[in-house]
Amino acid sequence: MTGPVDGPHVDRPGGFRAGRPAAGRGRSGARPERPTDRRGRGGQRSAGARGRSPDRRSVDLPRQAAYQAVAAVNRDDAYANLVLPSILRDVGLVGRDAAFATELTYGTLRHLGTLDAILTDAAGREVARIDPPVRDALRLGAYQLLHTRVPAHAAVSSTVDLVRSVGPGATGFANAVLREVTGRDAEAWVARLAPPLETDPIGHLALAYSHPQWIVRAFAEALGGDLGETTRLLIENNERPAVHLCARPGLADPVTLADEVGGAPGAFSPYAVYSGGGALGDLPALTEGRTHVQDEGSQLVAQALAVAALDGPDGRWLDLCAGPGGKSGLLGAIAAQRGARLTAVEVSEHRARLVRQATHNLPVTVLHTDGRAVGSTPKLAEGHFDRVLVDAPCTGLGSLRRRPESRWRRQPSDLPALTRLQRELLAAALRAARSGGLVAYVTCSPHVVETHVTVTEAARRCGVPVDFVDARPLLPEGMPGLGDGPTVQLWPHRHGTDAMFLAVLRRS
Ligand SMILES: C[S@@+](CC[C@H](N)C(=O)[O-])C[C@H]1O[C@@H](n2cnc3c(N)ncnc32)[C@H](O)[C@@H]1O
Repeated sequence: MTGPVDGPHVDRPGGFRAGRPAAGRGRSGARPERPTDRRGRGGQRSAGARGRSPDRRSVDLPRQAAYQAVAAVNRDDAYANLVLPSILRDVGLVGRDAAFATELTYGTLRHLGTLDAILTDAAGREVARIDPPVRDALRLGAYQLLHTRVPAHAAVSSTVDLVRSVGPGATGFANAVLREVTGRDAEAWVARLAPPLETDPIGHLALAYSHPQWIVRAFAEALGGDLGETTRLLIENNERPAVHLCARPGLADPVTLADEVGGAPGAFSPYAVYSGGGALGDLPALTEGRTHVQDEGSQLVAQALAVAALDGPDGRWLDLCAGPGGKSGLLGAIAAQRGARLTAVEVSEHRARLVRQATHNLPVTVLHTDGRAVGSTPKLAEGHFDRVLVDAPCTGLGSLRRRPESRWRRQPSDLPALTRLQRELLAAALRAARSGGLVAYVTCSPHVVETHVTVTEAARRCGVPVDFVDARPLLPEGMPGLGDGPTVQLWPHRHGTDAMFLAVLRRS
């Protein structure tokens, strides 16, 4: 689980006092009692729950910011990585306080499933029946109690202060629920609430490491049923990943860039730099287009396509799903060194614009069109391209570390439409490749229906003959844990990258 963190010490006397009412026997009494509520009234759902803001006078700024971010994610379907930076700017948080707010936000969202199970038990009612603002405040409080080094009395008193401003009348309830939570540490709560590992391993791991069961099952399947490895992956998914930069070949030197950002050159990709953790916003190499932020795994799969052996012409490259332009940026920089030109296709207008921005100084032509249109326009002619990348839209289960809310939003019902689109895009890519040309199929998901099943089915149905190329030698020599080939699956717990999948096919 996420390691403990220190936060600003906010210790308010009076927040967590002996003698306060126990869970459910809260004194708030402001809301009507429900017949099925066996333990009390505080914190029940109320009308007008949307958009209540914490009282700036009584709640410290990092917790206010974290509360606003968690509430926006849960209430408005916001994305934490987009909403939090603007909240931090609004409340003027930087440095250690901003880091604490970020840790609270991301940690609470990652651990939501387990925290909700614990709060349900502690409150004696489903969390769905707790007033949403009070529920989000309790989630933040429980996260601090179980996963940080914030002293218990500070976590409780600051949460009760928060509840006082976002759900007045529920302070007694909140105090009592949190007092229940403090009765056990995280491990003891898991022992109490999770089904036994021996009889229900998926259910156990899902509760212990806060992932939906269908995702745990998908990971276990992709890892060949190895539950030890699955556990290591789930643990890694609850960690905050380092920010990786790609030093664009010919434009930036990774060692110099690493010095500039106080980081280190990457372990695998020749272009990767692990940032030192400082703010990167106005880094000249970023603003001048000599580097971009990109997970090392994404760099590796793009580079694999560029280094694969190819007979014959090698000047026409295609990226069929280019937005927002990370892999086009790297492939475009390699293409510039090799006298090639990249066509970057993106169906979304906004994302096509981002690709243009990301590649403005490179030999890249951006097409705003559907990648499946191969053959229907001269710019996307069949049999035309030497190297083709399909970085297909997918569930994104391989980047749960970066998108803390996505594990709770994605559903198995997303798979049929996505896998159909993946098959169609890969079939289009295979048609776009010339005879002897190469196609790399990439997903940021290890789910086997998005990886092996899509590739096998698309290859079978695309109407052109194809062979698999062993992708393992296309990754850096000596890279461990690449499996039996011919495809490659990268993993956060093995390689420190997102869980990128790569299959390389040659049109014969
Ligand atoms: C996984 S993202 C690609 C990430 C990108 N390669 C990068 O490294 O920045 C998939 C992209 O495919 C785009 N997309 C979805 N359907 C498409 C289609 N039919 N044709 C072209 N692009 C499509 C999405 O809008 C999204 O930008």
